[in-house]
Amino acid sequence: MIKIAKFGGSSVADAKHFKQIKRIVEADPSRRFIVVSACGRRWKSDAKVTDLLYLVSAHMRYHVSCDDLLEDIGSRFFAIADELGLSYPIREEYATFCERVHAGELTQEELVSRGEYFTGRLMAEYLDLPFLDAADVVAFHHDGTLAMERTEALIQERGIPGGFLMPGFYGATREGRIMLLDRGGGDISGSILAKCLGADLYENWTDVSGFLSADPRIVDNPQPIGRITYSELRELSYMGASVLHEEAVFPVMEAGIPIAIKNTNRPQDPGTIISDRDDYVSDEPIITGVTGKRDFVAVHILKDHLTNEIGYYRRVLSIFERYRVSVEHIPSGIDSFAVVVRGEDVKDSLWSIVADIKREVEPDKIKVVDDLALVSTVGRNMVGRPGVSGSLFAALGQEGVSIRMMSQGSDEINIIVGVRDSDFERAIRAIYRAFSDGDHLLELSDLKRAEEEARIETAGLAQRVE
Ligand SMILES: Nc1ncnc2c1ncn2[C@@H]1O[C@H](COP(=O)(O)OP(=O)(O)O)[C@@H](O)[C@H]1O
Ligand SMILES: N[C@@H](CC(=O)OP(=O)(O)O)C(=O)O
Repeated sequence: MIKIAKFGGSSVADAKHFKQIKRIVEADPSRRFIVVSACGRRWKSDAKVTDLLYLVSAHMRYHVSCDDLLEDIGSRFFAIADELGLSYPIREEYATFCERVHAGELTQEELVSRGEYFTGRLMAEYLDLPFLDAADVVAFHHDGTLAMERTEALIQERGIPGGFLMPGFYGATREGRIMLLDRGGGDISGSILAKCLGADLYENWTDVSGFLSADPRIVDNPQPIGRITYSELRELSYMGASVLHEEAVFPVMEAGIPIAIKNTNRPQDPGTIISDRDDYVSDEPIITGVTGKRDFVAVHILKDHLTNEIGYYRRVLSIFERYRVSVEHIPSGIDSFAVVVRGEDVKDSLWSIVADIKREVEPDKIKVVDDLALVSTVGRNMVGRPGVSGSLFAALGQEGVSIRMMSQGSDEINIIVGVRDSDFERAIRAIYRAFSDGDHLLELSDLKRAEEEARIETAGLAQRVE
């Protein structure tokens, strides 16, 4: 049995957490392949080492002194090494690192990666495991994408069969240039390692007892989810449930390796198992989770007899393509549709795109809604269950949240509604309540009415486009 155990930043925040990890690792002899992130927050208002390192890099760029920051970061590593009595020469190594920072010798990627590197060095010694530098085995192409085949070969060649500790979040090109994964990418490193070693289980240890049915920073005490499928996980994490990076699902899903999300501070809790099991058990909740993301923009386009015009959608979408903007959703009516994109992606190009649309496809009307948040409700077989969308729309209606757009995936596992940014958290709480508390479930007649109203609302949305 091979288990990959990835411990996130919150699990390696200080010496107390290191001790807890040692107990977890020693409790199960199959936990011999460990991935760690850089020390995370010790308390709510604390800073993550990775964020501090990005700040150091920014200070260097603008020639502002970063001595205090470097001292803060160093003191976190020194405190861990001192309390655990480790012999790794952290003070000397860290001093060399600081000299190189001051000399401007490090790229931003290498500078930031040292968070995971030093945390990994300390943890490897503490767990008495060999240290495997991710720069030697996680391979990147020059364009910053992962070179999966080379990574697999390198892990086969250099991985130590009895077990090792590898820092997450970074790797290197063939020439040894350090490259980073996305923020939160330690989850991806763990998943890659699980795939390359043909693991039986990928354990992702964090500070919550599994995937919760809503973000605990928005909803109080949301229900934990016992089991979910890879696709549900993907929907939830893509749409904002930040417990596992959205890309982390692919390597293990391809290899059919289940993921367990576990709480480092409460290892006895069952956590969440993610696998391809999709058999539906009737007493399971219909709704797996409610999540969402802010900062979307919808460009509504109205054109009479749109459906008779061959190639109209394509011409509009090609304009977005020209500006290298990827499209998230295209909710449509008979004479209208909306193109929903991430705000960040169009922050410099939105008005040029609108001008091009006006000139090239001559819509009757065009309207931009730029304070849009998307809320995604993920569940099983939702469309086959009467009243689900009704409950959802009624809950939002009762809360006074107006729906500005809706979209449903063809795989029927999610319903996405667009709401005003200012309604974002209220919308999530309202939907969560509607599906978690029997008292809030509505009478069927209410549901039917609400569903009908929502249909009219959505169909009318484009008609109201000014
Ligand atoms: N649906 C959700 N279920 C569980 N946690 C969530 C969810 N949505 C957001 N979170 C947040 O994700 C956090 C865990 O992810 P992260 O901070 O990246 O942890 P780590 O440092 O262990 O990698 C939790 O503390 C929680 O605040
Ligand atoms: N340390 C990196 C990578 C990572 O995965 O961190 P965490 O496990 O704390 O989410 C980051 O902050 O982005």
